[in-house]
Amino acid sequence: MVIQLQHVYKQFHKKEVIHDVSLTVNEGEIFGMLGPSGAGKTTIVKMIAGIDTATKGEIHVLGVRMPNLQTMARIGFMAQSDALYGELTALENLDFFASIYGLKGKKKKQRIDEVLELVNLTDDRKKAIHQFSGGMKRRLSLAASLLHEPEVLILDEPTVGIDPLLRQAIWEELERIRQKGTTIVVTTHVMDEAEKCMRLAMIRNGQLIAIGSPEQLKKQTNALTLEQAFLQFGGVQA
Ligand SMILES: Nc1ncnc2c1ncn2[C@@H]1O[C@H](COP(=O)(O)OP(=O)(O)OP(=O)(O)O)[C@@H](O)[C@H]1O
Repeated sequence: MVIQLQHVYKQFHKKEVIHDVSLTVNEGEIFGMLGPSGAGKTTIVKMIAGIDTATKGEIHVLGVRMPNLQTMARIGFMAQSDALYGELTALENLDFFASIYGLKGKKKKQRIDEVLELVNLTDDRKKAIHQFSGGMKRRLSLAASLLHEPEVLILDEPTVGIDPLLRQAIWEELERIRQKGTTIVVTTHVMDEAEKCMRLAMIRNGQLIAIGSPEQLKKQTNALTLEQAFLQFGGVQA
């Protein structure tokens, strides 16, 4: 397994927001975290990425206890809000992030070209970010998270504010990345996206209420849709 959470808890100022979450993510999987706003999805993926620490319990990524700097270099993280520099062009933004990841010279240039191509922004690479649409910014953020060819890719609501066509394109891209051997964790509150995940954790009030493939989760609850299954497991409207 690539990711393992064992009895993980998280408190913010004595308020418990994650309660006893244990789960594993396997190599080459697209693993979804589904739950309504405020359920704790972002908090969980930040702890997996090593950006935040658990109050109690253990998280291992690629066999190493998190947080760990060396392991963080093997993880790509795409946050909910885009961390891009508006005054800089797409190319300059990627150049900046590539340098942070330690890429240099020819290899850096080649990798930037590859990720730009991947998210279909090659023709827009010389435009400043403040001229970009929301969807273009999301795609550029995805490109930035892929620069260092991470073994684990963590995406926090990657398709929020993105139109259905582009959303489809991003999911196709994720599938391609997965086939190359990358393990992907993605948070969502959109049911049709959850359907595309190989396995899914349903989160409510900081707790894991169910885990399994979309098919298994529906079967267990005799539900026709994931939404019905989520409600059956004790969830609220996502
Ligand atoms: N830095 C923080 N300080 C205090 N409380 C926090 C902090 N970060 C998150 N929380 C709280 O933790 C809970 C879980 O938040 P989280 O952002 O993980 O949920 P989420 O499922 O990702 O929601 P969304 O889909 O809206 O992003 C919320 O009640 C939130 O207010």
